[in-house]
Amino acid sequence: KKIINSKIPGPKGLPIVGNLIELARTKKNLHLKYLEWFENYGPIFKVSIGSLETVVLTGYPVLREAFVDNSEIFTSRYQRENARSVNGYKGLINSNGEYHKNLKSVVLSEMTSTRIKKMESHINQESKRLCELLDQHAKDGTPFKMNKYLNLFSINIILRFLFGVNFPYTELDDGSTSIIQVIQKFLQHVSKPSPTSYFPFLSTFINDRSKEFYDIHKLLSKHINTLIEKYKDSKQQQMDGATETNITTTILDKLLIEVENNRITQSALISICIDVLIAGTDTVGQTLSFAIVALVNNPEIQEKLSKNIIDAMESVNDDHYSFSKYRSSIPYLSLTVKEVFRMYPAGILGLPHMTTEDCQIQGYTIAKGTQIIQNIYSTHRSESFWSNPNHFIPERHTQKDNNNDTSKCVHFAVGSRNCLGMSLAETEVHTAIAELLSRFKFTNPSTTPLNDDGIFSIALTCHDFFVKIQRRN
Ligand code: HEM
Repeated sequence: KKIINSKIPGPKGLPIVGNLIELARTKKNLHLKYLEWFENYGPIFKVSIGSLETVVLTGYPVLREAFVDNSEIFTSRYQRENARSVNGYKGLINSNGEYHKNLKSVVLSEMTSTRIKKMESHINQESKRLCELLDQHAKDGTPFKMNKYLNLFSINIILRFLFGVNFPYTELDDGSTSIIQVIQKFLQHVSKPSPTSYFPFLSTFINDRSKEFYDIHKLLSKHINTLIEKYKDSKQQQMDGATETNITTTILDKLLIEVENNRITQSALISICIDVLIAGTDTVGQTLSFAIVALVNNPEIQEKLSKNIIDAMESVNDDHYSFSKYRSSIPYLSLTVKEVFRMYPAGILGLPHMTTEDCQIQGYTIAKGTQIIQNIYSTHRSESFWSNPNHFIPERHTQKDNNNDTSKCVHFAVGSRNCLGMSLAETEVHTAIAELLSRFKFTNPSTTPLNDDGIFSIALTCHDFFVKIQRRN
């Protein structure tokens, strides 16, 4: 692999450890290091750590060449050694081949825009609940930490989509708050670098997942198992005395059929649910946090957006926003959401892929078995692709000049292995921003702008931030 990849440019590393030391120094800023390396070495560069060869691709043209034009070679997931012990590569995120193809199409059949339209009432109800929770803060007028509300919002929507459950407030406080804590702890563990990823031979001697990791995974699996059992009971009650027309289906119904037909095991079912929860909660929660931070730091954009939303809703006497009704009638909302996705792409470096054949990209040969990273952050933040990339300018997405072409946004990644939850994510983000901005004015209680530097993790993470809110009506 090293010989075949040797022509690809990249930072020079030390013998054996390669670029490990430089990468370890970047700590929470790996995305910024990749931006620097992209500026130095171009759209295709190579990073080595131990025996792990990684090729990083930046910018839509090269991502397209790899993940669309050569999709067969680039679709597979890179399977880290330590993921084997967790789910034997039978989850949705880590599996490959026909098994993954079947799983993805099963889950996607419940995530199409038509299905999401049917489930939209859940998203709308959840947004109303979010606003009711925030009303308390508007009444008392003191600054409060906003992040956790947005995380609660996204986790509840995924739980509704997966299990069709509707958590009352009390359960939200006891049950799902603890599941949120478990998910967040799990995310912290999953995103920790592990020696066996870089030196796979070490896996014969050590298990680099800590005991705490396995404990937290066990706890999360237990939560999910309980939800699945509760779901089966409530489904049985729903079926007793139901007519064909009022039986609703969820992702879980479809997955249970796969279990019945022995296409997936019970433990794979739990892994798949964990994968959807992990992929769908933090991404949306963090995106919404960054959206509020950007709107607080740019009050004139916040006012313009709020006015656009209120005017559109008042013109038809609506109290609440719904995505299917307003998706094309509030252009400034769409532009603002696009700009949030551009500036703060939650799936910061995508999920690692692997080449299954030697191939040529941009004239360079990439060896079979190389880990491939989609450098989403740099694709959205480099001056090579955008003018003033670090400024929040929704209007840029109306222009089609070379410097601001929206088709260059790759926040849901490129190719057939891209984000499975994109329609849901779009609907959630539009709905939450519209509901919040139609009701509240968000201000910064401090004189320094809110920190919008993302922290590198599996999802680009927003620093905790405090805001003051005021009712608009
Ligand atoms: C702001 C919201 C979101 C962003 C920016 C985002 C971004 C991404 C990215 C960049 C990938 C990697 C794709 C690749 O490897 O090529 C991904 C994969 C994935 N996403 Fe999302 N995502 C979001 C929300 C969601 C939601 C709401 C769900 C689920 C309900 C979800 C489920 C998944 C799954 C299951 C995968 C793995 C797909 C596969 O391996 O085939 N995502 N997402």
